[in-house]
Amino acid sequence: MIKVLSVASEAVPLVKTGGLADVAGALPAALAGEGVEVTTMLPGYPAVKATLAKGTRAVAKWDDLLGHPARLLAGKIDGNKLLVLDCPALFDRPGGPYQAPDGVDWPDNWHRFAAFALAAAEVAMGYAKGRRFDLVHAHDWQAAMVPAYMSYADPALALPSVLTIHNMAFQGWYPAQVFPQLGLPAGAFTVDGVESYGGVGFLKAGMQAASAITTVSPTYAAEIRSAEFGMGLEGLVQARGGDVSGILNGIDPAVWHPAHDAALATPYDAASLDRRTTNKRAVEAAFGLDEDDGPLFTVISRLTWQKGMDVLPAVLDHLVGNGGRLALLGSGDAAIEQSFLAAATRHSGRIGVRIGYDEALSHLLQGGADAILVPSRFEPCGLTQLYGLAYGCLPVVARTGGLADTVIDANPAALAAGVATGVQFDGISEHSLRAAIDRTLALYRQPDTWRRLQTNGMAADFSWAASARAYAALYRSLTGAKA
Ligand SMILES: Nc1ncnc2c1ncn2[C@@H]1O[C@H](COP(=O)(O)OP(=O)(O)O[C@H]2O[C@H](CO)[C@@H](O)[C@H](O)[C@H]2O)[C@@H](O)[C@H]1O
Repeated sequence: MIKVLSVASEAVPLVKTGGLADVAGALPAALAGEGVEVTTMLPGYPAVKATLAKGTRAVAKWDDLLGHPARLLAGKIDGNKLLVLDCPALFDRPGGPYQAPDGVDWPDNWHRFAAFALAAAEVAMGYAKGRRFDLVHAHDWQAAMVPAYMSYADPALALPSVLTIHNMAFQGWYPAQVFPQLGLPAGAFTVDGVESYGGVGFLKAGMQAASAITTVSPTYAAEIRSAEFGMGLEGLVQARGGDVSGILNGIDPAVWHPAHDAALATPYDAASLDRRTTNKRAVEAAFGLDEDDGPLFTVISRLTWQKGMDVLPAVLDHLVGNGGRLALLGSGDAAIEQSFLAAATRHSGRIGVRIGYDEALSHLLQGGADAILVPSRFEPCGLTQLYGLAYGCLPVVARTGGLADTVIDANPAALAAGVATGVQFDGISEHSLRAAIDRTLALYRQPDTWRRLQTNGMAADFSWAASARAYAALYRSLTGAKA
């Protein structure tokens, strides 16, 4: 049995702002069948501590964790082991994990996640009595300092480590002034250590120190070797060479399966796709759309440049002009939100927009819309296209990262071979988006072809089993454990 400490800043069902939470939350159960016992460590945000209240014990404490007292609480969630860093000065606040209620990043995020990573490093190395681990799995910049703290504390005690990059765009970069407050030796501020472009780079530090680096799809693992996707760290990705690999995310069928999804108006499966109509009616009602059997697109996304959401508003007149409708759920950049709201006003009954975050509504949209648009400029893996495949909501995606790896374009050859599952297009421009919408509308007008695309997607296997096997193999190779 390999014992892994998985360190993340969010995990379902406790706290979620994006795909990282889905992955960190699903991995423990998926890995249990692979001879791996995962303990997840999270910061003690109020929502996390509220869930823990009963049956929780303090198993370690710090008088001075980068300046503040803290405790380590041990509990369980869905049967999986959980450790929570209770450090009220840093985590007991309103708002989200990274932002104040007004949507602005907490100015002391460097302090919060340095303390979190330092605590996790010490726990990994045996600071909490009775807890021994074989390997640390750190997710994204918020946990990336764990391998660095371990190696600067004592290279002999440092455990093997995996750093998973869910998004290279978020690097946790801070000015050099924060360095003296990180509790690291002066020698750590070098190009081989935590220094990055004159400041401190949390993700960079982890990429330097981790035994292995993974990202969440094979194509993205290749893309981040280039300047276009590497966001300044492509040189380090290249230098780490064979230590960098891509392991595709899976989806959790206990949460995402149309046959037993309580958020749907009605459940269905590949043999009862007609029942999706009931869900479509529910989506129309929720978004104030006309009742109509024509093609209904959805978007469930952060409304940001990464996701191509700055370009989409410009093609909505075209989408509606050609018989399409759109139900959009998301939040993000204020200017992008305004463009979508303006489109909804222009096309009342044809475009409905919900600004916000609503987990249940996101399920209903996958179960009731016909196609989900994912025009990302880059996409490490992407989960909404996987949910779309599982729900018969056709993914219409940019050919990049995990989107390229998971959707089979309905080109003539793939259609003839009967293997297509969606629509892919190259490059994010008004022109490419219009063309992709036109192709999707043309496919929708061929009901037999459309149904085949839906059932192909629903039959595709994106469960966690294959990913869990790949992670377990990586853990074994790093710890020397036998299969
Ligand atoms: N307004 C809203 N209401 C309800 N639910 C909403 C929502 N907006 C988004 N979601 C949900 O949040 C998740 C987003 O996951 P993604 O994989 O699309 O992107 P994200 O960029 O957050 O994750 C990063 O990490 C993940 C995990 O590795 C990678 O797949 C991805 O490429 C990378 O950018 C999905 O579960 C989606 O349904």
